[in-house]
Amino acid sequence: MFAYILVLVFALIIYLVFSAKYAHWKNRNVPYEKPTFFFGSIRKVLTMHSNMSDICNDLYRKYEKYRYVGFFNMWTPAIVVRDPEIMKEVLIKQFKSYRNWIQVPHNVDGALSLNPFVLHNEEWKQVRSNLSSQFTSAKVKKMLPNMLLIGSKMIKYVKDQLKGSSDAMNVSDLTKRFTGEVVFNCGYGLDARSFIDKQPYPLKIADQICSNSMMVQIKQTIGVIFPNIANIMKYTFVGDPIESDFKGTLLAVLRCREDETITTNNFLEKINGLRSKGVPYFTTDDQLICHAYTFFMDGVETSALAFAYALFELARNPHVQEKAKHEIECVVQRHNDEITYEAFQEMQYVESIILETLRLYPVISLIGRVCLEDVTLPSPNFGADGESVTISKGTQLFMPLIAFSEDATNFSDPTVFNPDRFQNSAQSLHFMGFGDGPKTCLGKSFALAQIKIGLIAILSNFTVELAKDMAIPLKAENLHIFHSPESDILLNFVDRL
Ligand code: HEM
Repeated sequence: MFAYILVLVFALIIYLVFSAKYAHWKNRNVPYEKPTFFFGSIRKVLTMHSNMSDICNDLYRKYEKYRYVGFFNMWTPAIVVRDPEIMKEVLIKQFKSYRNWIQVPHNVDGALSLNPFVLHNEEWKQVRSNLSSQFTSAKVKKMLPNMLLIGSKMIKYVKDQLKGSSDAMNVSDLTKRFTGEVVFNCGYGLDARSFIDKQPYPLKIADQICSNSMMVQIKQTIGVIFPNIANIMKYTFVGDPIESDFKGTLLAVLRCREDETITTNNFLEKINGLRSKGVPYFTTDDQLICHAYTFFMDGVETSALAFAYALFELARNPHVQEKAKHEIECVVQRHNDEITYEAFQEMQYVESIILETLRLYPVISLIGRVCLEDVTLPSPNFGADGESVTISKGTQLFMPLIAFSEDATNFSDPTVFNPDRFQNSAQSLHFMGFGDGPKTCLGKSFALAQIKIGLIAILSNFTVELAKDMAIPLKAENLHIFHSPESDILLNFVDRL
């Protein structure tokens, strides 16, 4: 009897605690998505029927009358921001109050432990500023000749493939070979044989990082929702085998460079230079490997997806493809048939194609922040004067980029692929494909450069067309850390020469 009463009292306490927690937004007069007991608003994420990005995009679409809407990430109060002005406040103007991303279990995850995405406060500042100096426009300019060379290798590879078969080209595979080779070359000074081997090494690592095996998915879901539990369970976000295998390769490169004093002007070598100056967070082998891993993890799959989506949209929109080819031909002619850095910079339309692609297919589709102190937001009602709202420390804020891009109040004819909107238009100010503010994408110049070189190489040699069985529109993969298509993108490459 006593045990029975004890259980009842315990259940009542739990019920009251959760009820109090779930009254959070109601007490503040903020519109909110009604939570289910214990799971809050994210039950579908926990049962792997959805992901956090889809949940936030759906809330963005559903609460179209409001600047922001409340929900519960389990029992933590969270907000989906809809108003671009509030987004700018969060990402730029009030950065100090919201400077951290949502936590992931980086304490045990060697591969992630120094990635600026997950670092906080002083540690973030130090690492970010030293890494940023490796991705300036001047540094990217020096990488251009190597990127061009890899572009030529890609063209030879495609031509060889076309000789042997009339099948459509798997663009998802091709673009990953390209960005994997570029990152191995510019990052570590290595030739990864991406256009020779059947399953090149960078592709193997990228596939492991983005694996959608059930176990990896479970670990990643626990990692994002319960970072503290993941830390206790020693769950790594991306898996040990990759780490140790990859680590061995990179250590060998470091040792080789030290022994033979070969200089190849790559990222690993530059950060090794920071070690000799005793720069904090750049002093041990493990730290250097971590930074090299950041380059790979953030740089290969993201850019490959954007590159593949861009080719897909070019195949769907032949008039855009023709305009891009025309720009490339005119600029190259003006520069004596050479793609110099100046020529590369002049190709603004090709760059707009990449931005427009990322508007429609933001490969990192959710930006998140945590409130580091109590802050005040304007009334949730658009236009109305209503009362401002105090948002407590610890509240999570999410900015879902897919629904944001589909919203006609931000972009005219939002579903139309129109790179011209990035040519001197006010709409470009709403673009957030690389984030914004002090935590904006650190590799943006590098990413744009490699995708642009890839596009220039392909458009100079081929016309791309949709393959017969290519399903349109593309369906997104549900359980992938990046916004990626459910099935491979297949295109026909028609030789122009
Ligand atoms: C098309 C390719 C890419 C896209 C779409 C992309 C997008 C993004 C986005 C949306 C963010 C979050 C910004 C925020 O929270 O405000 C980010 C952060 C970051 N990106 Fe990229 N990225 C790309 C390529 C790269 C590359 C090549 C690197 C190479 C180093 C890189 C390194 C990073 C890092 C380190 C951060 C974290 C920055 C910080 O928190 O301080 N990214 N990226």
